[in-house]
This record gives sequence, structure tokens and C-alpha cells, in this order.
Amino acid sequence: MKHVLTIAGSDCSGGAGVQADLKTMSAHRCFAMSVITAITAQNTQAVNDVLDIPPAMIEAQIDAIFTDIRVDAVKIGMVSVSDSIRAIAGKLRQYTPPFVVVDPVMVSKSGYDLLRPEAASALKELLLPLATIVTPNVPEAEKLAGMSIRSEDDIKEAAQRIYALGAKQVLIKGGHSDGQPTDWLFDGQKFTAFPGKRIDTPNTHGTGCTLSSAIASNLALGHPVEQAVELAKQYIQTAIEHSIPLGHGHGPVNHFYEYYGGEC
Ligand SMILES: Nc1ncnc2c1ncn2[C@@H]1O[C@H](COP(=O)(O)OP(=O)(O)OP(=O)(O)O)[C@@H](O)[C@H]1O
Ligand SMILES: Cc1ncc(CO)c(N)n1
Repeated sequence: MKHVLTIAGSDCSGGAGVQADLKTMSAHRCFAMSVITAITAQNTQAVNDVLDIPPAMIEAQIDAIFTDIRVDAVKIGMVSVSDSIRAIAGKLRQYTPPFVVVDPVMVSKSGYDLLRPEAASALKELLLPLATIVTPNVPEAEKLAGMSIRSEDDIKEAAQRIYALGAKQVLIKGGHSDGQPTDWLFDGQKFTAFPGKRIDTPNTHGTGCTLSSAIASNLALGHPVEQAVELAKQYIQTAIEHSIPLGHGHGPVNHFYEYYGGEC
């Protein structure tokens, strides 16, 4: 069995964050582990509060795992403050897991700043150089690349700029663009498009967390990056197609359908 670790924030409503990551990794038949960076009080409608876990406790969780258990891949999600980013980067440099997927979480679907604006430079400088792949959505790619994105050419230019920050591969996600949700992968040489079929639903809470955890699981399972993304894209497409009308805002995606062959 492969062992996959998420380093991310908790979403008590179960749609995003660590909870989405653990469900995704389990659906991929990987053993899922978590290092909690923050506790959020959120639901399908809003993020009401955030408690950041002290960096020393983040380090202690990472030490507890790596000193005892082999880690086949790591996914990093919400880390809101620079000191926590610094702590995580230091520990990953110490333990050198084989694959690191960085989902540069910045703003929730409901508009809450999950990354403090002053921590964006730490994310760029400390986490991107450790990334096997970084998975920004379009607004995140705009911030990382320092440019606005309005066209396919812009996506390609932004991907090149983010690659120059040190990530080995860059996946810019098209969920926020108009039209069909095509994601673009740049490996430093070539661009590969991963087309999707837009599902007209409000229930897209946690899509980014799910995609990045599916990529991390597929890398742990031995797939090369391009294939890991292709499989993850199929997983998120099915999970959105069968998403769950829960709560009064953006409901969660469905992790059961593809792996267990139907609703549960
Ligand atoms: N309505 C949709 N129909 C089909 N695919 C979608 C839809 N919305 C997003 N996707 C796909 O879901 C994946 C996640 O993309 P998205 O841009 O939504 O991430 P995100 O904004 O980081 O998510 P989050 O809000 O969880 O942080 C991508 O592969 C994207 O193409
Ligand atoms: C904890 C957490 N991580 C990531 C996201 C992004 O959707 C969220 N809403 N909450």
C-alpha cells in the first residue's frame, strides 16, 4: 500500500481541505495521513473563522509521521502564514519525500483569504522550489505570475513564469475560466491540455483540493506526472458530475461514485 500525506487546513463541513484530501486518497486506495496547519469554521456558504496551528506543532506533526512511516507523496494545501510555510519547507527539505504537490490555496470559493496576503512571497520563494507540480487556478496563477490572464496565450506565459519560480511542472486549472474547463500542464518544454466538460452546478466546494490530492495519490501509485494529471482530471470530472446538493451554498463533490460504482 502507498502512503500519502496532506499538509493542509481542516474544513469542518467536510467538502474541502484535509477532509476532501483524506477522502480522495482513500478512494485511490492509498493510506491517508494529515498534518493540520489551521482549523477553519466553514460550511458550503462561508468561512466564519480560522485558527492557525502554531508552526512548532506543525513541525511536531511532520516529525511524528516521517520518523516512523514511509511517505510516498505529499500534498500541500492551505497554509496561511509565512512562519508555517517556512516550517513546512524546512521539514520537507529535511525529509525529502519523493513527490510534493503544491496547491497554492489563496481565496475560498466564498471569498475568504485563506493565505494572508503578506505570506504570498513565502509561498513563492519557499514552497514552489520544492514542488513536483504546482496546481494554481487562474486567479492564483495571476498572483504567482504577476500578470492578468485573459487568453490561452496568457495561460502559457503565466505557466512559464511560475515554472521559473522553481516548480518542476505547472498545472493551471481552467475551472474559473469561461467556457469548457481545460487545464494546462507545462513541464518546462511542452504544454499539454487536459480538456474537461463543464458541469453546470453550484456544488464545486473542494474541487481544487480533490484534484491535487488525486494527483498526489496517482504519483504515489507510480504514474508519471502527465498520467497522474489525466487520471486526476477524470476523477474530479466524475466527482463533480455526481456532486452532492448539501447545505445552502457550494455543496461538495462526490468521492464515492467512481471508486465504489454508485451513490452511497
Ligand atoms: N463546473 C465544472 N465542471 C467541470 N470541471 C470543473 C468545474 N469546475 C472546476 N472544474 C475542474 O475542477 C478542477 C479544479 O479546478 P478549480 O479551478 O475549480 O480549482 P480551485 O479553484 O482551486 O478549487 P477550490 O475552490 O477548491 O480551491 C479542475 O480540473 C477544473 O478544470
Ligand atoms: C481548509 C480549506 N482548504 C482549502 C479550501 C479551498 O477550497 C477551503 N475552502 N478550505
